[in-house]
Amino acid sequence: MTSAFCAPGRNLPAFLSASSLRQIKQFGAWQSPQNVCALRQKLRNAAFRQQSCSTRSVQQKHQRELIVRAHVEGLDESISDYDVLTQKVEALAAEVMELLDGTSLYLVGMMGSGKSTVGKIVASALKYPYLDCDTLIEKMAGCTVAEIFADEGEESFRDLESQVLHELMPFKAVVVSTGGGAVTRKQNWGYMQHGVVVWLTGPPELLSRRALRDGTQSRPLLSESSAGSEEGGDDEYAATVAKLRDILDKRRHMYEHADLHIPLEVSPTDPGDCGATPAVIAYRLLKALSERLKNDAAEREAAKEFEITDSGPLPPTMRQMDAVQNNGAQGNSA
Ligand SMILES: Nc1ncnc2c1ncn2[C@@H]1O[C@H](COP(=O)(O)OP(=O)(O)OP(=O)(O)O)[C@@H](O)[C@H]1O
Ligand SMILES: O=C(O)C1=C[C@@H](O)[C@@H](O)[C@H](O)C1
Repeated sequence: MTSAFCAPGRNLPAFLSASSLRQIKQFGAWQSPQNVCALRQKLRNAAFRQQSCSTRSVQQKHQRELIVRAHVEGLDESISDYDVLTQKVEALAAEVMELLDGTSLYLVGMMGSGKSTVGKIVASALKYPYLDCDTLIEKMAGCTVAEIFADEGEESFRDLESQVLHELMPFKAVVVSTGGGAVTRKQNWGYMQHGVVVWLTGPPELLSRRALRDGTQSRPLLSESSAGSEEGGDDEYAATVAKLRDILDKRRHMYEHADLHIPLEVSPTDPGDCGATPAVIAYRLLKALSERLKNDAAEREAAKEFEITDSGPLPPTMRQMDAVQNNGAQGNSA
């Protein structure tokens, strides 16, 4: 299977179509045509830089293994488990690649759910380029997500997020890690529906432990909640759990629209401090994807059996049948 990126000139994104140009123009600071052109180029460069890095890495099996190894070893997984898991992930990925036939994957989920971490592993296993929405937004805007929130406000950030998702829509055979709030706009679902949408889902306690390990500065929606509490203290943990629970409660019904739901806990009875390892989550994701794609294929085959193959007379509708019966009844009584 060749990805869209392997064939120069094919499936190139329609960067900044008329509608996205309008969206960009809504940003006062960027209103001049020169700025709009510069932004257009920035986004294009950023997407292609990300794409070419991941394409290079996925083309070399050794390097690909290193990516997975780095994630697993970083979390103290034993090497022997890692080897078994890597083989399992690679075998599954080979099967899934055939079934996917170039369909993209969009990862959705709360902050700290591991969209970037797992996205990179899955992308490298599938030999798909990996793209990160938050990173693209930062490259396009020339500042961090936290700075956009502080200077322009959340709505402006959401506009940029929608714009990036819109621009990514024509990309085939990519893994996209979306921002945690991408699911909140209906239009974004329209952009993502060209791919399979996967929700990484875990409880707020697990997400909090992960987010606090990173520090909340880069996640503006969390840094508000933990402001004032002692770093690493119980208060900070409690405030972060409360904030994440609140956001999750509001978004859960949106995340639930995803095609696949992948649990992050170690097992149904054991959430684990930070959940299952990234490699295990990647395996679960590929397994669920493979089952779903096989199921869909079987349903399509079954549906074919019921297709009308010749152009014979159509069966009478209920109304026609009523008319025939009534006429018959009248005729009999006359
Ligand atoms: N399965 C895992 N087990 C333990 N830690 C993990 C796992 N997956 C990710 N992490 C860690 O959790 C933190 C958040 O992960 P990551 O940045 O991938 O999440 P994200 O969903 O992309 O978050 P955001 O939307 O906030 O950018 C990182 O420190 C990462 O190393
Ligand atoms: O959950 C969210 O709303 C966010 C998640 C991050 O990925 C960033 O997109 C941003 O911090 C907002």
